[in-house]
Amino acid sequence: MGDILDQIIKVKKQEVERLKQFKRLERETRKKQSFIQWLAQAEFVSIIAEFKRASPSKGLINGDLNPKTQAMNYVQGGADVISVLTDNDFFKGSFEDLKQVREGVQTPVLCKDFIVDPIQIDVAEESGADLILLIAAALDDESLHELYEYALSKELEVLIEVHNEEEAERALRTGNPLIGVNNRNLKTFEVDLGTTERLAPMIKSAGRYLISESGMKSIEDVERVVAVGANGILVGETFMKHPNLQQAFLEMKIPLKEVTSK
Ligand SMILES: O=P(O)(O)OC[C@@H](O)[C@@H](O)c1c[nH]c2ccccc12
Repeated sequence: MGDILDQIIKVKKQEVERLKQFKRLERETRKKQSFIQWLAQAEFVSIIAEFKRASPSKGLINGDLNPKTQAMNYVQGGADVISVLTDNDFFKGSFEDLKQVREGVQTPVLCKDFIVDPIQIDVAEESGADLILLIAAALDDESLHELYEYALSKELEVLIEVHNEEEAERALRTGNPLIGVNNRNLKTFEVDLGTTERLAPMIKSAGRYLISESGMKSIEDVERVVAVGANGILVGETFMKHPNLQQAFLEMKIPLKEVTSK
């Protein structure tokens, strides 16, 4: 019983208990880089490039890359944000990876994890994140709002991830300007860019920024999601394996489309 998301959350709760055993020092919150301000003036699709060593669906993607070097290469290629998968049990990442990425780049950095407790937000912040991810499918409404408010109190920006209409409605109700549509179903691993096409009108007519996440391989894929109003794309595997990052970014950085959907 239980899909992969259920399994991940179960293991995550054990990690949370471990994190709570460390005493934390009270520190001033760091000054953050804003992705939302960047989006407000962007004329081209924003690229969130992800450092992703492995995943439950793909196994090892590229386990040996150095996070700092890879992040610097991403930025040199034209990435606007660096995402770092910090989950260890299923994605082979760590908060240490996040810290190293932070050392290498000035762009906003997104902590990509399965956040179920404020302590993870503390650790993300201390490790250098400017943004965090909250996955609607992993949280009930109360925790979604609670964690959202907590992140804002730490001056972090939040990407709320959704996969269907019901989750999109819940995400919109928080008032958050930044909504990610995951094209990958976290329960079945099936990838379908049609998910972005289906949910885009809801998100765009509510005046929010739309990020299309997962499964992006080619310029055609980017064109497809930009056509329905995506402001940004989040790409992991394709960039982790790409032999010529400069080329990949050059091709994918296309002008934004104005969509007026009702
Ligand atoms: O490697 P891809 O198919 O380009 O996908 C990147 C990113 O969207 C994916 O890693 C992701 C999207 N949402 C998540 C939530 C948790 C873990 C991982 C993810």
